[in-house]
Amino acid sequence: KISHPTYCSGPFDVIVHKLSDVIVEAEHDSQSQHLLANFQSYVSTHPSTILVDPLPAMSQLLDRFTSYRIMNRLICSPPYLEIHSVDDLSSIQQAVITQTLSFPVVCKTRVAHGSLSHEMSLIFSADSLADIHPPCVLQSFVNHGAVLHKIFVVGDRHYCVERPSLKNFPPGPCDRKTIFFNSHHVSKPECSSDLTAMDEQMPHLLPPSSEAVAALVRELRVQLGMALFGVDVIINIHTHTLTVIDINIFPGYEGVPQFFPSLLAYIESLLDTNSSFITWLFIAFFCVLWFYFSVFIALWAFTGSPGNPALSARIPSVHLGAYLL
Ligand SMILES: Nc1ncnc2c1ncn2[C@@H]1O[C@H](COP(=O)(O)OP(=O)(O)OP(=O)(O)O)[C@@H](O)[C@H]1O
Ligand SMILES: O=P(O)(O)O[C@H]1[C@H](O)[C@@H](O)[C@H](OP(=O)(O)O)[C@@H](OP(=O)(O)O)[C@H]1O
Repeated sequence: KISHPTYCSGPFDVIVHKLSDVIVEAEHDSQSQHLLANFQSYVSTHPSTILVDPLPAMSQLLDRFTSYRIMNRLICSPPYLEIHSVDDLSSIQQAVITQTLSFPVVCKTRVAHGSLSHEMSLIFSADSLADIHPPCVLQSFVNHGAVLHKIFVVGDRHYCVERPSLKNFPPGPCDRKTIFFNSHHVSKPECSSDLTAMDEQMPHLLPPSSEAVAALVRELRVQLGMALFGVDVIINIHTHTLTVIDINIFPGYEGVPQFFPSLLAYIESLLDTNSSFITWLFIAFFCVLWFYFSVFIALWAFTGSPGNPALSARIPSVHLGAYLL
């Protein structure tokens, strides 16, 4: 526990953490700022300690403005709009049209972590945009047959788990009132809600192909620089396109019994890589040292040692220098 004064006693080979709470609270709370500063100073004074995952990589997912930019740049995700501050309704309505968002839209808080971040709304018309509370993002709702595919990543491995999800809604604006919901009431394994129960019989869509999921995970691992994260994927019922709606830091891995063995295997692989990297660093260091030593011996052999330029001393040294090189 990083609040404990002896946590720095280490040394640690690897630190696996979920400091999302602390990072978010450090925005406004001095105790969290202090904890985070302590932790960062430990990490920077122990460069050989491996951090899973690096703090800057995690921070980018704690802010939906940043994470949705990444999602939109790299992968297929629904059109979205950042709402920075309370603006007049007409300019928000205009921005929704300009960004080609389609109703209904889902409104999510800017901060992606903590209990408040799971409070969302489903907005059905331009007039109902008055219900939003900036800063937030608006994201086009994509009909997906009420099935969410959670992809849980643990280092080089990943696992897919099906979850309930919001049901289909008729596309286009309508005069329905805004629906306020908590994401954990619609997409946890045990959820049963009117919002997830399909009205009509929906043919079961095929899950995303394993090749597409593997390619998605590979790309995200490189781009995010993270090993422990979750990707929420839905399949658009009209286009059958794999669509990413959310990326989570170190999720719960519920429904993944292989989580702990996979985490241990990943940590072992990190330690192996680290120790062979250190071995190679030593070998490289001694090679460079050897090279300079040999050059020195060779030069010394040709020019003679200072104050003793006797030719007789040079000849054996030339041989020695050549041998060392
Ligand atoms: N663009 C969208 N189109 C369709 N459904 C969506 C969309 N965005 C969110 N949803 C629905 O809302 C739920 C919650 O969305 P999201 O995953 O963004 O919330 P969250 O609170 O970040 O979730 P998590 O618990 O994974 O952190 C999804 O599981 C899905 O049912
Ligand atoms: O602590 P916050 O920021 O609220 O993070 C949540 C993630 O956003 C969710 O994705 C996790 O749920 P899933 O494991 O169902 O994805 C959820 O898992 P949990 O319910 O097992 O804690 C949390 O990790």
